[in-house]
Amino acid sequence: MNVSDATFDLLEAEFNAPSVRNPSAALPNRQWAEDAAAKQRAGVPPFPPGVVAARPAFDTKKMRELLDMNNFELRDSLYELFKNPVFVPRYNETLDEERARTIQRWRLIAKTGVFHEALRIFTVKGRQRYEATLESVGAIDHSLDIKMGVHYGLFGGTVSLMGDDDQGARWMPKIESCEMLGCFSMTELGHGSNVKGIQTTAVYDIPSRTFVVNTPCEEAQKYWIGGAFQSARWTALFAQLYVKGVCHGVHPFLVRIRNEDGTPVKGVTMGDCGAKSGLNGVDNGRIWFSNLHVPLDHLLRRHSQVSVDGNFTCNFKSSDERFGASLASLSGGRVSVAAGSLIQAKLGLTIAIRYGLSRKAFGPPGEEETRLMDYPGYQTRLIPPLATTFVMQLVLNHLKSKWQRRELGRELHVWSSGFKALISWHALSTLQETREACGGQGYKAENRIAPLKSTHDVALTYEGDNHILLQTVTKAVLPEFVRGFKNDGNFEGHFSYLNDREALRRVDLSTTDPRSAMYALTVMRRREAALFARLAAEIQKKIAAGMSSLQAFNHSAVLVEDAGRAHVDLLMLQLFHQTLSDLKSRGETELVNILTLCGALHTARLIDSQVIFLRNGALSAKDAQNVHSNVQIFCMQLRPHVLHLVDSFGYPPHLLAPIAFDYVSHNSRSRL
Ligand SMILES: Cc1cc2nc3c(=O)[nH]c(=O)nc-3n(C[C@H](O)[C@H](O)[C@H](O)COP(=O)(O)OP(=O)(O)OC[C@H]3O[C@@H](n4cnc5c(N)ncnc54)[C@H](O)[C@@H]3O)c2cc1C
Repeated sequence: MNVSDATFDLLEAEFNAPSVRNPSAALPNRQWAEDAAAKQRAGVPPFPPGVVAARPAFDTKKMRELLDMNNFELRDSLYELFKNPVFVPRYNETLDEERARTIQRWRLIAKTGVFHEALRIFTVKGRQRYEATLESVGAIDHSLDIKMGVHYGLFGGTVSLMGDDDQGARWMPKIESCEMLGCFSMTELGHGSNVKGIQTTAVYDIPSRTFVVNTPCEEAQKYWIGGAFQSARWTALFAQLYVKGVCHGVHPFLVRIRNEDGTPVKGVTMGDCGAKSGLNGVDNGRIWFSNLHVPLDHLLRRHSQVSVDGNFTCNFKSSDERFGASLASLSGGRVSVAAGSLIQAKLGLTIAIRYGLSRKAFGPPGEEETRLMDYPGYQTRLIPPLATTFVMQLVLNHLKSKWQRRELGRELHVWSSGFKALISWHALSTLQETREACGGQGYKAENRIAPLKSTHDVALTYEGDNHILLQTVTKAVLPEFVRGFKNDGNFEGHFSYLNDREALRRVDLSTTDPRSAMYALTVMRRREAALFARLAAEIQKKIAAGMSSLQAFNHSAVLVEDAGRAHVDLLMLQLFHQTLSDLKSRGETELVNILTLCGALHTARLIDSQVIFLRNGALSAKDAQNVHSNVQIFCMQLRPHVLHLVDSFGYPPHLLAPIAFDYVSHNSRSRL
């Protein structure tokens, strides 16, 4: 099986919560899931009560395959595994219980052998298998996929991408089997977003051929490190590298922090970050270093090397370039966060839409009450986020493929930063809306949405704070715009649409099909072009007034973020329409029709919710009025398809919640 049983035996002894050892004891009432499964076995679709669904207008299986991309059988087999009582969601557990249960669940997943050679052998297939596993796990226990993602993805990913081939070959098999259990130590109490400012030092000591690692002040303690408080034996440590008195900037090291028996090694102190508002199955910790000696060959040396006698060499001309390359290789964390965010959104939408289809409230006197989903106001709360979720999933699939192919360039950095920000924000607002759309039931833990929301929340912060990520996007893209501007308005690459500004201006939106790529890309390009032009002018003005280019950029922060958002919205719609035309060329008319409607609603809602489009002349007030009406029209057109759309996410009943099925029977007195 290639899983280190010894590691998990030790961990289960350390993460000792006696109540966790008997998973069948005090199991919550799951009759609703068994009833739904029985219906399914009998060939009756487990629709919410009273819902008679028409034949779907598209093949839900094909749609699921389009969304999930690969490893369908693996995903289904993991969903089957989640029927095991160990995986049944529990709420209001103690910190010790949640942490112990996460370890217990991890062991069961690892024992299936899914991670065997998934990370070590750099094949696209291996990476797809790894990601499919994490995504499936994220549907049942977000703490677990984060805990595993920190070990395999952040720790393992750093060793494999920032270590050289020899280092990868030496350590990756042990990381896959969990023989070397690790964490990822970048953030410090004093520096999170500003990674370059971290203060932990690693000073090369020629006589001992070791790096001496120290935490020079309290602000330099490593903070929030997932797995550091209890489970990790090793860490991928980021520290300022000093050789012969010269600081060469932030570098990664493989560092042992605990002995195999779980005791800290000499020179390392660790503490708990304590209870969080979610993700309590992860033991986030703090780390202090005091004259810890790390062997020379534990510097992860793909990009920089230090010789025995203290000569520093680097594959890049500047430390900025090297730092950029290091961060690009960490894009995988952002890809995972974006994928995890959409899973939480899809679960919330599935549960709420199924509830909205069966729950009734008010109605004409003397007649049956009306289903919530038949109120236009209710539709405009749930159907736009559903449409956006489809658009974003298809867009994210482009990013996932790029990452799986290891195209580690600037584009990956921009896409992963921008998509992670917009997708995680979308998921949080969707979870809030779906929570409210289920009324009081939405607040009940067993109905999953409220706990999903609190565990998802931190996705806006870790793997890069969303606001900082949008700044990063603009920082990477602005020079391309300025180059074209300075080149007499001859633009290349992304901005080449500006070479025919007249054509962009000429498009008459009032006569353009609002579902077309032409409509969406015209509005998005007009906004992007206006914002980048204003930003470039503002920065130039500030520099002329005596500011440095960095100061000028920082003092234009609001515009910087607006421009980043405009760029990412446009990129997303370009990629989405690319998918649509691929599907068209494959003759997938049914999928194209329904997804075109999703894209139209996503675009209309996006434009309708932001005055910035009007402010920047992307459309006229009259066009804006049409957009507003279109939101309602597209919602009504999608209304008959919502059940099949959420069904195509592929979540079986036991991953959903009582309110997605027969919530009256579930709450009956006989089931007390
Ligand atoms: C649950 C959890 C798990 C984590 N796991 C890990 C882990 O395993 N390993 C690890 O290394 N780290 C981890 N982190 C740390 C995480 O990556 C950081 O919290 C994140 O990078 C943000 O840093 P910070 O908390 O210091 O916020 P700060 O950088 O202090 O930011 C605070 C606020 O200031 C704003 N801000 C900052 N700079 C600017 C600016 N220039 N302009 C405008 N606004 C600005 C930000 O937008 C943000 O809203 C984790 C964090 C959490 C909460």
